[in-house]
Amino acid sequence: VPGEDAVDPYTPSAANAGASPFAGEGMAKAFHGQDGIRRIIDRTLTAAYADPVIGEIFEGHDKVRLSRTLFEQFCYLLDAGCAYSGRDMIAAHKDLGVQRGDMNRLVVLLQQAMRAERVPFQAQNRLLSKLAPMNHDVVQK
Ligand code: HEM
Repeated sequence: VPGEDAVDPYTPSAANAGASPFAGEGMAKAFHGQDGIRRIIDRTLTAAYADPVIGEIFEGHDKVRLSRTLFEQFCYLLDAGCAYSGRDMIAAHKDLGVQRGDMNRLVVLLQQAMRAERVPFQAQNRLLSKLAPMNHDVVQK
């Protein structure tokens, strides 16, 4: 993809998204469709890059690719009409040294972004519950 760095070869698969999508239109509507998801991803990533605790983990990584693939993943999981073309969560986070506290911080930034988009609280929590098991693949043991 133009503007992105090359990554090691991998097999694209919906399973790489780490969870199965919600059924029905409800979640996509609650997130205000692809435009809302785009705003939430932009706000979360901008805050993460500037964050005093987790900001440095993103330094030197491909921000163009991350905003594309993270958008695709959320759009796919929310059944808002996208396919996920990125890597699986183990491959994407291997050797980053992400700790539990880093994960908690990113969740707080995501919650702030969802609140700014006025996503209903129950829909926020449904998405967070879907992401929570990915802890095991993201946090370094
Ligand atoms: C459930 C939580 C998380 C999800 C769903 C998630 C999702 C993703 C996705 C979709 C990618 C891109 C995959 C690809 O390039 O093919 C990625 C990469 C990345 N994530 Fe996460 N992530 C999570 C937690 C975190 C946390 C807590 C951090 C650090 C605080 C983090 C830092 C990164 C970095 C730096 C990359 C880029 C890796 C590279 O360039 O090789 N992620 N993540």
